[in-house]
Amino acid sequence: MKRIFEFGDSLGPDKVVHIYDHHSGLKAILVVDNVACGPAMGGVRMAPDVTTEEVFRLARAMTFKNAVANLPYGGGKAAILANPKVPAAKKETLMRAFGVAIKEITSYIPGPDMGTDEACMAWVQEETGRAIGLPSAVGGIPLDEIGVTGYGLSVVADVASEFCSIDLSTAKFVVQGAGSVGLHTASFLAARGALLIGVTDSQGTLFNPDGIDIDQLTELKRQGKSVLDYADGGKLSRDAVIDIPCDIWIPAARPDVIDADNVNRLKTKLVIQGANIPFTAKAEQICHDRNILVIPDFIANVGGVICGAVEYGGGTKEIAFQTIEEKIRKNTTLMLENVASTGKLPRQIAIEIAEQRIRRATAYRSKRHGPGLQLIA
Ligand SMILES: NC(=O)c1ccc[n+]([C@@H]2O[C@H](COP(=O)([O-])OP(=O)(O)OC[C@H]3O[C@@H](n4cnc5c(N)ncnc54)[C@H](O)[C@@H]3O)[C@@H](O)[C@H]2O)c1
Repeated sequence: MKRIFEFGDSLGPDKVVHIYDHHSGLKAILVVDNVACGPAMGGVRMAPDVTTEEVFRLARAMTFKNAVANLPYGGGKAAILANPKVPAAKKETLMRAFGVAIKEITSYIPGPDMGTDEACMAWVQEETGRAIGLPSAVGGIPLDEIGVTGYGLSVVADVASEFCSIDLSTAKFVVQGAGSVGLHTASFLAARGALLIGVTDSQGTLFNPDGIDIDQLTELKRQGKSVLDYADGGKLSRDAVIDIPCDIWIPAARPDVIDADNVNRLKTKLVIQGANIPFTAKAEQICHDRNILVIPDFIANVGGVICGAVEYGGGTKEIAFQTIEEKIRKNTTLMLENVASTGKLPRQIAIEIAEQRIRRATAYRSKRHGPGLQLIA
């Protein structure tokens, strides 16, 4: 318990709530980190082993992500301590119990995260009246289907390529992770003329210097096959994706895939982070020293959360794409101009932009605070 009180700093958390419901068996943690810019928006993760400290760190990441995207929302995160593969009826019971428990905590707007999906959000929304990432049948925008996060990464590529002398219409790129983010990013980049020459999934790497057909690859993945089942091209080990020379390298799989030990194998000019924290801090510093431009996750992969904000405001998918284009173009340009004039790390500049926006909003907020820790049983 003592550690919970050690998280606090000048930004938050605003609330740490531990939930236990005897009837449903629900055990959950909610951290509302900062609400200066608006109610805290962030996902509900379902996993058996998440700690309060992790939920706090994820909530803080949402505070920065929402602020840097200039959304009228703060940051929060929740975790339901359960196996995400529980039978559907049990999952519904847990999600609804969670909804009932957080109904009065109106400073938190839940969304999907690892282990929860749009059906989970529909159940929570029915109990609370608020949630993002809903099924389209109840007013949601199907963000993974239309690829908003990948679209955002392609806008980043368009802006950042000018800062590192890449011609996007002839650029060669490599994607680590042939999932929702990776494949949609590949299609949107191909639509701008760039050529996909390497792609990996958990089975291995596909490499073809003449280019890989993204529609064919997407169809293979839809059928549950691996990138290694693609007919043309070389088949390499999973980690060989790091060694492929290219103009743009896109991590879109797992955290911490590039660290101080393997970062020097990268032969690229630009990295656009689709996954969350795919590089360690040391690896980002080494890239900076080697003149490889790294666009940090919370600048590059905000398409999903912007789409959620548009959905929450009753907007359409067309408005979502337009808002993503406008916000990501503006924020990436602002960050890169600051990087060019100060020589600081892109991530450091992005954090400074987020903190400045939060502090400006804080100036308009009352200094009165509610209890920071609640136990609901
Ligand atoms: N979906 C979104 O809108 C969104 C938004 C922001 C951030 N993210 C982050 O982006 C990442 C990818 O998300 P997604 O929705 O595309 O997931 P996904 O599950 O659809 O795809 C992940 C892909 O990575 C591959 N993979 C897994 N481990 C690997 C490894 N060690 N090496 C290479 N490939 C590996 C998998 O085979 C799969 O092809 C995650 O870190 C997620 O948190 C996603």
